[in-house]
Amino acid sequence: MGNKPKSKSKSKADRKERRSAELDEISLLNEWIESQKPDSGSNPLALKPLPDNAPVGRLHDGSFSAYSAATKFSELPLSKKTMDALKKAGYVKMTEIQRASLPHALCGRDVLGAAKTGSGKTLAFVIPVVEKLHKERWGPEDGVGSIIISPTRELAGQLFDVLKTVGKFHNFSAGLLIGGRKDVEMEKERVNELNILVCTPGRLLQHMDETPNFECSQLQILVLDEADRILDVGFKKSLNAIVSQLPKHRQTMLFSATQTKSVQDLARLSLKDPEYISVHEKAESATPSRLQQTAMTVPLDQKLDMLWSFVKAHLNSKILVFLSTCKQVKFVYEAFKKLRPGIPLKCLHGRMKQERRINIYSQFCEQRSVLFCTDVAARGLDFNKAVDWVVQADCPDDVASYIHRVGRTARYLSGGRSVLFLTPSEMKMIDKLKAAKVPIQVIKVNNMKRLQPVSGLLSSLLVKHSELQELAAKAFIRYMRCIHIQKDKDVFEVKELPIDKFAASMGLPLTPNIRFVKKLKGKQLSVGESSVLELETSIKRQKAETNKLREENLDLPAELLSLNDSEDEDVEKDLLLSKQTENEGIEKSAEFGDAVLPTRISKKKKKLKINIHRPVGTRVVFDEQGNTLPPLARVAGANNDDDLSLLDKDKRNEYYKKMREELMKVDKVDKVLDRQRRRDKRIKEKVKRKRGLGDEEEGSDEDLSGSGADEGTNGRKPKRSKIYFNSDSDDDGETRGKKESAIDDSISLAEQEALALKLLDAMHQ
Ligand SMILES: Nc1ncnc2c1ncn2[C@@H]1O[C@H](COP(=O)(O)OP(=O)(O)OP(=O)(O)O)[C@@H](O)[C@H]1O
Repeated sequence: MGNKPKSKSKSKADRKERRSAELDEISLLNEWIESQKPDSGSNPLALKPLPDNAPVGRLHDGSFSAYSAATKFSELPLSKKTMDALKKAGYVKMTEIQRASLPHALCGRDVLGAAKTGSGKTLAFVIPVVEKLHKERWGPEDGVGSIIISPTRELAGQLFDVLKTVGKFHNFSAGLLIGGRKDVEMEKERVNELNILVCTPGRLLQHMDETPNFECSQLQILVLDEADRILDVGFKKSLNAIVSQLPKHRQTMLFSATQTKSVQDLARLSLKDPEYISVHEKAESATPSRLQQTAMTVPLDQKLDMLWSFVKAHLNSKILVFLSTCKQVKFVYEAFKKLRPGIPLKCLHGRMKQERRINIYSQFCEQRSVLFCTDVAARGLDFNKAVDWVVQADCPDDVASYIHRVGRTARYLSGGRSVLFLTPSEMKMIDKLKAAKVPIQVIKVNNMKRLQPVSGLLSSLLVKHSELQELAAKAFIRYMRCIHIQKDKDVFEVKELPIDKFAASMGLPLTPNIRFVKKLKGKQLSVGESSVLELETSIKRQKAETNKLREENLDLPAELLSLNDSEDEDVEKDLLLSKQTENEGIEKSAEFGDAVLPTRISKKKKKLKINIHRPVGTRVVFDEQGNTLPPLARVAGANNDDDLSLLDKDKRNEYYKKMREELMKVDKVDKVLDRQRRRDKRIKEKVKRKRGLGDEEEGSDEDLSGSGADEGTNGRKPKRSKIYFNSDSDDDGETRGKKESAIDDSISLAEQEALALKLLDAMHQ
């Protein structure tokens, strides 16, 4: 008891001592920063680096070392707490953007920083944030001292992790405020105690609007990561609303690999004489030098074949595949998953639940796998273990989007490769990329025989799984809309696309009708083979839809989300119209909810009466002379009355029934064969073990399905490996039993081959 007051006073004395040491450190740092400030507008990279082992900080003569010439973190005027954290994380030497921007940022200047993807921009703003609040001795009672805004939730999460690393030994409170989290009420209670907010614009605005007493009037630093994206039209409204609630007197930092140069943008943020730091402006290329970039022409109707072949040829890699819409991501992921390529597959898009998004993101960081994603993963993400390949299966909106997508590989000092698929009409994108200093090499696919066709397999899959058919139709419609509303008409043009062939390549039995507006700029558009397709959108609508579509993939404030819902309804309506035409009735419409149905359907019904049912194996049609015709030629040239027989619902149902029965038969045989194979394998292993060859046994289930087996000398994979593999590695804890039961859900190898042969035969007759 008697000791208690003593220890209390000791700890009080300790605290006092620590406090005074901290104050001394802060005053020394301030003196150092002030005395060696780099000239405004100067480029620290142009200075001669400090010699090795040169004294740092206060020198013998009372002056300070020149931190603007620093090449290592230890040469900067940083607090011991930050230095210790950087050391602990293994950061010693600075990257160019860090060298160029930190000296300016540490002395409180506004910074507009641009540097290639993966070049370390995050530390360039996180360090000044932490240091500023440290030097101001910011505490819980001071409220929000810094806000870091990111366009996507995943990126915000990543920035928050970096902040935790750098601020490890500091005492600030920091919070991650992103959409999709259920605990918003709890967040509201605590947000006023947070010193640093890492957030997406939508969630920040929600707190500004809804949280009682939420205020940032003391804000010291505002950071916009991926600034050009946040300043883009999609976030314009929310950003303006946010900025209007922030004090004008603050430090502001904007970073991106593709920086905005718009004076208007900067005016919106009230920057004060910002330092423009563009470290790679004079570099030969706008992309990382260790990145090998290729592009190839892939007709739209062969894209899935090419993608499938690519995945099958790179089973040992970590691959990021970009597609232009959520629906496509869903379709390609679901369809490929059922075909079990031999590598775990994952998908990531803006419409997924937040928890799942986070799981997928962290799983992809750890595993060799293929991640199909929208542009939600295009910016900023630094997947832990290097991504080997970035595949842009759909052309990016613009050059900036290309640069960010490929930037998910070849980060910091590592290498990486990327490939861009362009349809013949999109090849102009190459000129645009080259003009923007992107060293991309166009390659030809020499051996088309190596292409593994997947369309036939998809047709069979769609017959077997009706939900997949709906997904395919939605993906098709969404893709067409996406191309239609793209701004850059040099590159994106719907009328150049082989629409029917594309639908067929997705396994769709018929081409869905699309409720596009009739005229574009008052001109009637013909859309090739698809005479039923009408384009009705005006330029104004086009612009609005481009924005909506862009926003779809990102973390949006509520009012923008509702725009996207209406966009979704449009797709549902298109789909519904297709279904209706197909079914000659509206009995199926109930599936989509009453809200979507009304008047439009009855209005459109008459217009869109041509629609044939084109089930698997009947795509080839012949003219009177016995020549083959393209799929819809029959419809285009035929008398409607005759064709109505093709729409006979009973006939079609009968056909599907037959097809299903056939598949089930094949399935049964395949299961027996499969069981037999497994039994044989077990016997073989037993024999091996008995002979003492146990240690030469092959690996686990996962290994068997992986690429090791695939990269045999003749490129063929032992059949068994496909059978045991469950490509949806989302289910990590899956038991063997579950894996086996998943087989029933997919098409077996024997079946795939049989169907593929059947389809190929039919196609090449
Ligand atoms: N000084 C450093 N020393 C070692 N590694 C670093 C350093 N700075 C950054 N890195 C590492 O480099 C990688 C890329 O950094 P970061 O994510 O900040 O890049 P970026 O420039 O923001 O990229 P993007 O433009 O894609 O957002 C990260 O893994 C990070 O840990």
